[in-house]
Amino acid sequence: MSGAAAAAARALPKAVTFVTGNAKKLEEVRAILGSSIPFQSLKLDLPELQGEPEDISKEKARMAASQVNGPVLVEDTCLCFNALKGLPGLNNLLLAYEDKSAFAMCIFSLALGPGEEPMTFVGKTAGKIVPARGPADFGWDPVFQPDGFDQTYAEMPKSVKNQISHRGKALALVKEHFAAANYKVQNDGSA
Ligand SMILES: O=P(O)(O)OP(=O)(O)OP(=O)(O)OC[C@H]1O[C@@H](n2cnc3c(O)ncnc32)[C@H](O)[C@@H]1O
Ligand SMILES: [Mg+2]
Repeated sequence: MSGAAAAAARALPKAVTFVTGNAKKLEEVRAILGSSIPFQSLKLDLPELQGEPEDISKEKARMAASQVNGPVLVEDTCLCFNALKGLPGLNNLLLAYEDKSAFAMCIFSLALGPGEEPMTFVGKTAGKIVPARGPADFGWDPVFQPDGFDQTYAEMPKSVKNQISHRGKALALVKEHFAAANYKVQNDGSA
């Protein structure tokens, strides 16, 4: 690629902080990002907001960016049921419906700092709700079977889930954005 085609580097005061209180999410984000985007993680108690998923995510990013005083990435995930017109719901509620189709949706928001408008990145994976199969160590993984697979998220190897998951798809967009934006971290945040 020629130098002229590359985007001007935007300086970030420190490395991106991925804000989450969920250790399993963090594990997957680490596995998916590898060394592609350097980040640190931080558990912050942010309120669980109500509203449209993208708005909730952006608001979460704004709050996190002002608390961290630097660039942050936040993530929200839901399992949405088509029988409930895409609303997240409880698995038992679905017993009453014939339509067991669902989609897993993941929204990342990136705020480069306090007062900066967050950018959102959405990944969706379609599937269906099934009786639980596989290890029950991460949320609704045992009851979600993605289309085209005969295993639930919980039954499949992590590497397969990460390749096809809502989270994997959303993070692919985040990675693309980072590659195009060419951010440069001024200070690695270790101080
Ligand atoms: O601190 P944050 O990042 O907000 O973490 P959280 O645990 O509150 O996470 P969410 O609100 O985004 O997730 C809602 C629920 O969905 C579960 N969940 C999230 N991602 C999942 C995945 O990939 N597979 C199964 N369950 C998942 C998670 O454990 C929560 O119980
Ligand atoms: Mg949450």
